[in-house]
Amino acid sequence: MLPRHHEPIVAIATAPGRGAVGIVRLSGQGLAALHEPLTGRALQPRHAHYGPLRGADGAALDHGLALWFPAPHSYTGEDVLELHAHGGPVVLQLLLQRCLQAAAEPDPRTGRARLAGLRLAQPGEFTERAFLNGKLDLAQAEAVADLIDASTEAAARSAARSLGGAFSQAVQALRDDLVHLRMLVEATLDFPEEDIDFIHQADAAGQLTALLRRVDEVLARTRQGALLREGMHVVIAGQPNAGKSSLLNALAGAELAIVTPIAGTTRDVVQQAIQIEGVPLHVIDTAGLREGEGVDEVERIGIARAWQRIEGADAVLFVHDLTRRHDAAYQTADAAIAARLQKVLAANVPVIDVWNKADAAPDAPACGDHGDHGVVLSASTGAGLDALRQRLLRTVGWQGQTAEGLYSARQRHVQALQRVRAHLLAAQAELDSPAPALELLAEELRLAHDALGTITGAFGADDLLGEIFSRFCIGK
Ligand SMILES: Nc1nc2c(c(=O)[nH]1)N(C=O)[C@@H](CNc1ccc(C(=O)N[C@@H](CCC(=O)O)C(=O)O)cc1)CN2
Repeated sequence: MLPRHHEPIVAIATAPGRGAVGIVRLSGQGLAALHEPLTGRALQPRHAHYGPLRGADGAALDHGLALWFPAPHSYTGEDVLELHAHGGPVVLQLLLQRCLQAAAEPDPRTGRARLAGLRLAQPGEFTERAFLNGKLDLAQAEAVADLIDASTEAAARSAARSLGGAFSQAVQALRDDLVHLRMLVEATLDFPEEDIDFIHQADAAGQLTALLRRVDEVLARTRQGALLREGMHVVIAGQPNAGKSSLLNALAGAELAIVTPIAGTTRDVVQQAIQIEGVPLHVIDTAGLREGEGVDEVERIGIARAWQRIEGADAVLFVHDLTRRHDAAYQTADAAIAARLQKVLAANVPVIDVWNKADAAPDAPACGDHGDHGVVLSASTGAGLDALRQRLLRTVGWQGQTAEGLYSARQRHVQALQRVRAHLLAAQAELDSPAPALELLAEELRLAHDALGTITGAFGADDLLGEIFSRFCIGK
């Protein structure tokens, strides 16, 4: 029996529903046996043939194009056969079934099945094969999914750059430098007489410092790429009537980029996808936070949910009502919220103080960014909103590059690079110590190398592959 990833597979490659054109795609070994039953002819490699796409009785199910990509010159690196039909769900289903049937039929000459074991493809299986056959590395394969899922132009352009290898090349360059350093250390280990001197002569410390600097550069760009792909969860919090919802509407409305307003299970949490300069943000409005008398059961649930959302936030906008700035009870309640925010949020989750209703408070400071004091604005007139947008972009780590210089990336890649960095720092500490242990140094470099390898898939686990490819759509 063939291993699973060598079995021939088939799927409808185009989106479900009606379309002008629909494609049934097959990949695997020995697909040439299906040319004749499906198209009535032998197909020339890499040519588009127009003609009938045939059913079991030889009659045309449709008239369309057949494309034949013999291995290894195909998307998957295996034989690939594509049938381009009209894009109706029924005709595509018939063609798909016909492929399975033609494969199972006995070949008139041998009496055996034309193509044993043809089965429906799992989600992502074509791209997984492209990876397994070395057509794409793992970061490129992930970029295929990111390109399909991209929700902004900037996200699509950066995914296309990753697919083209921009991110993989950056990782590869780090790998080459690391391999060089490892060779140096391993060589020294092999010739103990020369020992530390050799490392000194070759300036291993200098090379390591330079490598760390380049890792930091790639890490910064990778964070940007992950941000473009995944967006940030920004939670708007504050007391009731501070103007949280109008702030959400102002942020969303001005951009006119509302994707879907998703109401929470109750009316308590509202989320909108917005973009600022092409950076996707998930802005979440929550129920007003308050405690004590007069809080009924429904409100209590809303408040509990608000705190849950706050705990999962990447950044918090803490909204204050400027018109109640001199109200002692209001200030006390704000201080209590601030204290709790500090308790529930990790130290690296930024809280931006937003002073709202500047238009209605006679003694309000000027609208705009006041640094550590926060941002003063009016959600109803829009004054100060741009300052908040810029502040948000800076807070989430956006450095304002154009999409041209960016590649898409994922949290997985950011975490891998952070591990690389941690091992290189450990190696550096070892090298700087009075009596460096070369074995430990070598081991840290090896671990850094492994971590880097998980990005492109040169080093990795099967469950990681399953996790990545199972999230693709069928036929991809
Ligand atoms: N009809 C169709 N359109 C498609 C795809 C497809 O599979 N079928 N793709 C995918 O889903 C994307 C294109 N990806 C592809 C990648 C490589 C090859 C290919 O034939 N590669 C050969 C030859 C390269 C060459 O001539 O330079 C090779 O790698 O050896 C084809 C499509 C987008 N459009």
